[in-house]
Amino acid sequence: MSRVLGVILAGGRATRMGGGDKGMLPLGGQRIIDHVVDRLGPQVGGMALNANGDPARFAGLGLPVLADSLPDWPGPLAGVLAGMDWAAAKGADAVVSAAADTPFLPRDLVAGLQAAAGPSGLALAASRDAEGKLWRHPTFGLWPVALRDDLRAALEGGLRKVVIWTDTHGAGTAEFGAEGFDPFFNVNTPEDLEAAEALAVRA
Ligand SMILES: Nc1nc2c(ncn2[C@@H]2O[C@H](COP(=O)(O)OP(=O)(O)OP(=O)(O)O)[C@@H](O)[C@H]2O)c(=O)[nH]1
Repeated sequence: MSRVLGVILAGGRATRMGGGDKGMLPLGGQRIIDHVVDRLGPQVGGMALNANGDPARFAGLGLPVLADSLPDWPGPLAGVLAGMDWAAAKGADAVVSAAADTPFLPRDLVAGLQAAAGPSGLALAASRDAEGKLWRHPTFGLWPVALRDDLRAALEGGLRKVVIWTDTHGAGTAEFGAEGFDPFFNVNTPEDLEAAEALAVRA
């Protein structure tokens, strides 16, 4: 049976929130990242956090903190790569990524991604907007560790856009969410945080 670990992506700059760590903001009596840990944790065989800067600020979470190995804020794929390298060192087959600013992620994320995986073992999550259009969520994926050197080479070559790389490798798409509730609602701005408080009652 394949062994899957989880990486929570918190390596961004949160410019729309005015800086800091979005995941550490309070939501529904916890922090945003506590919701992420509660939902992802039971689905994987262990978790790490991808974050840049001083890891001491996350000490209370009890998770290993993985910094980007590439300079200049290369985007979420750098965090995915850090997670793949960590999972490979742990002897796992794949890592599932989840963004630290997305408190209502699906409780069946890993099973859904595994069921949708393409021939290379890659899959991205997706959900529909109010008009029924399907949107892929590049920070929620299943990433086989066997592809990590390919991803590293692509990033070192300047690739930044997730779906360009995943399309090249025939990633599957796993659809989540129903009845108008988007489990991938993420907190980018102070207004989003207010909206998330209202959603926390339903989620
Ligand atoms: N490791 C890593 N993760 C990143 C980087 N940029 C964004 N992310 C992560 O990718 C996810 C989506 O990020 P965005 O919301 O687009 O970017 P952000 O930096 O969090 O916020 P903005 O600066 O307001 O766009 C979040 O989980 C971020 O932590 C990066 O350069 N490195």
